[in-house]
Amino acid sequence: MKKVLTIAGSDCSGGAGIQADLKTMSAHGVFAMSVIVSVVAENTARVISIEDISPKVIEDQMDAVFEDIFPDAVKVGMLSTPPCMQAVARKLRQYQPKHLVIDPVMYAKNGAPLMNPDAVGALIEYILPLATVLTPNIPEAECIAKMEIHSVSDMEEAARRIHAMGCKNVLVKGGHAVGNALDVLYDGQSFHHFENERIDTKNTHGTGCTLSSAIASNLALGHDVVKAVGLAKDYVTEGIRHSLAIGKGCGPLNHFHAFFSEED
Ligand SMILES: Nc1ncnc2c1ncn2[C@@H]1O[C@H](COP(=O)(O)OP(=O)(O)O)[C@@H](O)[C@H]1O
Ligand SMILES: Cc1ncc(COP(=O)(O)O)c(N)n1
Repeated sequence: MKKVLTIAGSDCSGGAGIQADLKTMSAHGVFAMSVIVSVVAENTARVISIEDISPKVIEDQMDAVFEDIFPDAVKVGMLSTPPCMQAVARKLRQYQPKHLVIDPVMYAKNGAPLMNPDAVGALIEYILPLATVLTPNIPEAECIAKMEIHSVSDMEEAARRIHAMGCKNVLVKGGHAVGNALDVLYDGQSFHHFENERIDTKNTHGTGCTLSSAIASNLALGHDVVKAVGLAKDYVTEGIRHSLAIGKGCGPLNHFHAFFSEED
């Protein structure tokens, strides 16, 4: 069995973060492991508080996983402060996992900040260059590339600028745009467009977490980057199509719609 690790924040309401990652990985038939970087008291509507795990315990968790069950791929999600980023980067440099998908999470769907705004420089310096695939959404790509994005060609220009900062592949996600849900992948040479229909729903809590975990799972399963992203995109689209209208805000994706529906 392939093994995949998520290094991210905990969403106690189960729709995003570590919990979305573990559900996505399990649905892909890989063995899922987790390193918790922050405990976020959040739900579909709001973020109440955030408590970071100490850098030492982040590093201890990474040692515990890597010395025993070396993952075939790793996904990194929410990293709230430079000390968390440095701890994660130090251990990733030490263990050198083969595939590393990094989702540079900055805000929750309800607008609450999940990354300290002063930490963008540390994200670019310590974390971004480690990525096999970096998956910013449009606001995150704007912040990292330091430009506004209003069109698909702007998404491509942002991908070019971010690629030049050192990651192997950049996927600028178009969930925050209008029209079809179009994501742009750049590998330093050419662009691939992944375009699926936009589903008209507010229940998109956890889409970015799910996409990056699905990409990491597909890389662990042996797919190349283009195939891994294409399969992951289709997985997210179906998760949104069957998303659950539960909670008071943006409901979560459905990872098990083939077996269970909202009525169950
Ligand atoms: N309403 C939607 N219908 C279909 N796909 C969507 C929808 N919203 C987001 N997506 C897709 O979900 C993935 C996550 O995108 P996005 O919402 O941009 O990221 P994030 O969750 O990090 O903000 C992307 O593949 C995007 O195209
Ligand atoms: C702990 C945690 N990590 C990430 C997100 C972003 O989720 P999304 O996938 O909706 O962008 C979140 N709301 N909470």
